[in-house]
Amino acid sequence: MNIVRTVELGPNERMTVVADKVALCEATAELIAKSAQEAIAARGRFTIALSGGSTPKQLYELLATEPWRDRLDWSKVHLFWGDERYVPPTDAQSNFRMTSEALISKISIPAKNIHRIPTQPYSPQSGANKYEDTLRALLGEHPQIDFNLLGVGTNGHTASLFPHRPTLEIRNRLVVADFIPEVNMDRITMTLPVINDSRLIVFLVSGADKAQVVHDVLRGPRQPEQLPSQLVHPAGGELIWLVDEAAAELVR
Ligand SMILES: O=C(O)C(O)[C@@H](O)[C@H](O)[C@H](O)COP(=O)(O)O
Repeated sequence: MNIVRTVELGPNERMTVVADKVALCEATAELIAKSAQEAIAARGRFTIALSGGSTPKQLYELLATEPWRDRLDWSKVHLFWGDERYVPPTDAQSNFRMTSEALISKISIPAKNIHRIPTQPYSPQSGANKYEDTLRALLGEHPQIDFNLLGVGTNGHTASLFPHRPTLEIRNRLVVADFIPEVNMDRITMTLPVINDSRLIVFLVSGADKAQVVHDVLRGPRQPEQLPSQLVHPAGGELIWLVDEAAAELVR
C-alpha cells in the first residue's frame, strides 16, 4: 500500500491518505483481501457490506481483475449491501445492478452468497424487514459484519443515513426504510448499530469536492444531526478512513 500519510483519529480509528483514486482502489482491494483471508481462517467465511455511489464502482471493477480476483476465495465471500435505492434491481440507479455489472458478473461466486436488499415488489418497509430477517438468519441477533464499506456524501450522509432524519436515532432495528426528500426517493439502509458493530469499517473517499465534508466530519464541531457520518464509531472493531490526497487536503 502506497501510503502518503496516516492521521490517528482516536482509539482504533485512523485516516490513511493515498495519492489518488487509483491508489485508493488498490489500497482498499488490498485491505479487503487481507480481511477476507483473516476472516476465512478464523470463521470460515468473509462477510462484506458494499456501498453504492461512484467511488466504489472503480474498486469493484478492480476486484474483478487479476491479481485480486484470484486472491479472493469467492466461495467463502458473502456479499451484503449497506444501503439500496428503492428501485428494481435492473434499474440504472440500483446499487445491486452497479455491483453486478462491475463485479458479480465477472467472478465465480455462488448465488447463495449474494444477499441483495429486496426492493419491488415489496414495499420499502417490508423490503427492510425482509433484509433484517436475512441478516438475523445468517449473522445472528447482533450481526458483526467483517468489512463494512461506506462512502460519505458532500452533505455528510453515509449509507442512506441522511442529515436530520429520524433514522439516525434508531437503535432497535438492523435495517430501515426512509423516504429521503433531498433525493426524492425511498432508500433502505442498515442502521448505525449494525454499522458500528462491524469488525472493520472503511470509509472510501475520493476527490476535492469531498475535502470540506471530510474536514467537517473529522475535525469540525460535533453536529451529528447535520453530519451523520460523525455517528460512525466502531463498538469493538476498527475504523479506517481511506482517503485520497485531494479529499484529505483540509485534514492535517
Ligand atoms: O447508495 C449510495 O448512494 C450510497 O451508499 C451513499 O451513501 C454513497 O456512499 C455516498 O453518497 C457517497 O457516494 P459517492 O462515492 O458516489 O460520492
